[in-house]
Amino acid sequence: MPTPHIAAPQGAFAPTVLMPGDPLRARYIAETFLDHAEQITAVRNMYGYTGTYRGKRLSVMGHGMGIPSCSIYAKELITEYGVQNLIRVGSCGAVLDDVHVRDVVIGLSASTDSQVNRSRFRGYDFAATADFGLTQALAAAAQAHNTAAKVGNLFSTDLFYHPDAGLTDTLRRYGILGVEMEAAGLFGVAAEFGAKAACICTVSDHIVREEYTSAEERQRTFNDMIRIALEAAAQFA
Ligand SMILES: O=P(O)(O)O[C@H]1O[C@H](CO)[C@@H](O)[C@H]1O
Ligand SMILES: O=c1cc[nH]c(=O)[nH]1
Repeated sequence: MPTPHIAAPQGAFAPTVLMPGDPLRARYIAETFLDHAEQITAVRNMYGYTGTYRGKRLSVMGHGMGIPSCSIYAKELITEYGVQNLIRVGSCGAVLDDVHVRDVVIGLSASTDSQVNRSRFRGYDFAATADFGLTQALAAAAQAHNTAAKVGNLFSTDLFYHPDAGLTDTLRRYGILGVEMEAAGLFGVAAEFGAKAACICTVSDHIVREEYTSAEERQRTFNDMIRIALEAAAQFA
């Protein structure tokens, strides 16, 4: 059944879905990396595709920016389309000295300033955690790809332009690998509805050093991350 936000027929999604924030990145992944890719939904231009990678059926769909948007798509994919594995392939900002632009980081867990997990967890602190198997597969695929991906805690913020001037120092002190806007919510949705989720990000900017990647560099390094995510995802197809 189509949902308010996804217009695909039943069975259109593979059990494993790669999810970038940007729907155009979803299109790029489908057109560049998948064989036999077919567009299966485009409600609000949030494109979704299913195709094959090394003969394994996989889907890719954008989730938009921020936890509320990502949560809608993740929930509907799980409960209405039977999706079991959701792998966010995103970008993030770095705050640590030993994390650099173009690095790949994998979220073992995600801290957040969002209230969504408290809303679903009776007001208590839910430890938003990635699925171990998916995360292990991402880490192994990175190693096989000769990419030294760090694995650890992300920070998922509701505010890209954050008013808390002291936040960056705290994130540094607590060893946060990357600042992005969805992982904690995605891990919460997966836990609530019995699915598995993981998150891999390419560092697009360094918040402290004020370093940024060019669009062309982002494309090239995102390709590494996408290849790693596809190799991992194919094991769960
Ligand atoms: O590149 P994506 O996957 O969208 O991820 C990051 O970029 C967006 C902010 O610019 C947020 O969605 C954040 O999580
Ligand atoms: O959410 C994001 C994504 C990239 N860079 C940031 O600083 N924040």
